[in-house]
Amino acid sequence: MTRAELFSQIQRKSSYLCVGLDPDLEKIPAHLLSEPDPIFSFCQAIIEETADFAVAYKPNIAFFEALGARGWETLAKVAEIMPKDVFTIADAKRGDIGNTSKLYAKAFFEAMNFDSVTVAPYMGKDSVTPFLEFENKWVILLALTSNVGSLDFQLIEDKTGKPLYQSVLEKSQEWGSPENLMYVVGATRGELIGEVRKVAPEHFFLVPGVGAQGGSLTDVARFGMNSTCGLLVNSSRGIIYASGEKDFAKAARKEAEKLQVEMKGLLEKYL
Ligand SMILES: O=c1ccn([C@@H]2O[C@H](COP(=O)(O)O)[C@@H](O)[C@H]2O)c(=O)[nH]1
Repeated sequence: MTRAELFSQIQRKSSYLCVGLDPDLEKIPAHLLSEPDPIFSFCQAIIEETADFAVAYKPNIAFFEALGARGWETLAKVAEIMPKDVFTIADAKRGDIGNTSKLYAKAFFEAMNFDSVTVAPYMGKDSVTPFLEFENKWVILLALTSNVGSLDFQLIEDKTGKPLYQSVLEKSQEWGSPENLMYVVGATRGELIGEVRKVAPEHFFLVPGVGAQGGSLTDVARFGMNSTCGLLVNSSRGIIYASGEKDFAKAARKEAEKLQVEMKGLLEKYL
């Protein structure tokens, strides 16, 4: 999917919602456990009920690979049933020496046809650029993450007072463009989202951390929106575990709709 196509979906649905698929056998409704593939049935129902309000889906690979070979099969099946008009994100946080990165990219872009994969920048240029060589595919680079541990390295300043996340943003813009490179920016980082926006004015941000982690959607829009929206805001647990009962998919739909309505208002205000 191109950036223009993504923006057009955002406008069509008045939404920049990314539904996070973090399916955990210990949390999904008990009645699904007797299904042949409970995780698939769970994800399928969530996708069907939220597709009107979402422009992106983000399966977190950990929740699938934790189940071994069966989990990979489920992930491939989930990737296959994604609606054609949505942007798909393999949240895998990969990155290794060049020849290994190339095969990570093939796994997610070719074997499973995801639009994008999250990549860790720590190993530098040769670990990131193999992902950028795939036409019409995206790298989503970790820049300023939503977790508390992001303070350990990402905010450390160099001699000139520049924080590490800023160096990641500046350097990586030499490798990719707003047409194939996005950044992960945590919703929990408040005003700092505005600082990231100054360094990367045109790039899309994937923003996790609203919902269960307590980040503010209003702050994300206020500090992060640009002229093509530039935001995909993820919520996982807040949507998929809105109910642990038989009505889980309808409850997920309600939560997704609530976020979409809020997003519509914020698009009208800040776009
Ligand atoms: O900085 C980051 C990067 C990735 N994540 C992932 O996003 C979702 C968030 O889930 P919630 O349930 O909405 O909190 C999850 O898959 C994380 O691994 C993140 O939270 N922060």
